[in-house]
Amino acid sequence: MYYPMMLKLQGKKVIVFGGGKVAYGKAKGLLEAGACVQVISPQFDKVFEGLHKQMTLIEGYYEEVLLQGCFLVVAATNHPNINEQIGKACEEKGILCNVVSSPSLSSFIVPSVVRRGEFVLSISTGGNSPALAKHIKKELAKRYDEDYGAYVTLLGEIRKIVLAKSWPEEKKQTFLRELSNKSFEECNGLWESLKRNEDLF
Ligand SMILES: C[C@@]1(CC(=O)O)c2cc3[nH]c(cc4nc(cc5[nH]c(cc(n2)[C@H]1CCC(=O)O)[C@@](C)(CC(=O)O)[C@@H]5CCC(=O)O)C(CC(=O)O)=C4CCC(=O)O)c(CCC(=O)O)c3CC(=O)O
Ligand SMILES: NC(=O)C1=CN([C@@H]2O[C@H](COP(=O)(O)OP(=O)(O)OC[C@H]3O[C@@H](n4cnc5c(N)ncnc54)[C@H](O)[C@@H]3O)[C@@H](O)[C@H]2O)C=CC1
Repeated sequence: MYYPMMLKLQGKKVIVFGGGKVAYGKAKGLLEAGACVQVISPQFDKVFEGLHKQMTLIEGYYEEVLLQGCFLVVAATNHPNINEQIGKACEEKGILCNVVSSPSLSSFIVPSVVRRGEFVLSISTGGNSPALAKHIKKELAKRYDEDYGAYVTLLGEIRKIVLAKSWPEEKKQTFLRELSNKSFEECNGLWESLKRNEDLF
């Protein structure tokens, strides 16, 4: 059984080995999280075109020495034996590693993700059916549209104001629980009132 978590990658050095579509998917997700992404591969798929500014694309092959200073690695070459070598070297060095061809050699696996700003839905089947994870992601992406990012940011703003108030703790908790049932419009109204320091009760 895997432990789900949200990992801070801002500014961390990560390397993706391989330049195919699978490597691209992982590199894009890592970039969105603010990691310093290096992709190392003898060849790059055309999906990498124009990405030089956002990530470092290096023409080359996997070598153990390249792992130095890495926080996290993705082994996404089309050679399972090379991916295996990368996984084992990372394990010895205590580096987090996702081996795309072998969940058993990975220290973590990657879920299917719907991202709406800070609001994130991630779906995992524990490697049993990545295709099912993708299918459910598509369903959830329709249900939780782009507006959810702004809605969640607003909830965060309101929460900050409420937590800074000198209300009794119980009143704050009740307020924040009830807030999660309110629409975007209702929250906007509440936010305006809170900013004006109006008495809401
Ligand atoms: C264990 C895991 C390791 C990891 O990669 O982290 C893994 C492993 C493998 N995937 C394989 C195949 C496919 N993977 C996909 C798609 C995705 N795979 C992803 C994650 C994961 N895949 C992790 C577990 C996720 C979970 O918890 O369920 C997603 C969710 C996220 C992402 O890749 O970022 C992404 C959806 C992206 C999206 O949401 O859009 C499709 C469908 C498609 O491409 O349309 C297929 C073909 C159909 C099928 O096989 O189901 C193979 C066989 C390869 C071969 O044939 O050699 C292996 C190796 C093995 O199983 O041993
Ligand atoms: N986890 C997942 O979601 C999925 C995993 N897979 C696995 O991922 C592997 C890669 O899939 P694709 O990206 O479609 O393959 P691909 O063949 O398009 O890309 C492989 C890349 O690895 C590079 N490469 C080869 N040797 C290398 C080395 N020594 N060092 C660095 N890079 C090297 C190649 O130049 C190429 O750019 C598949 O072989 C399969 O095992 C496949 C589908 C989904």
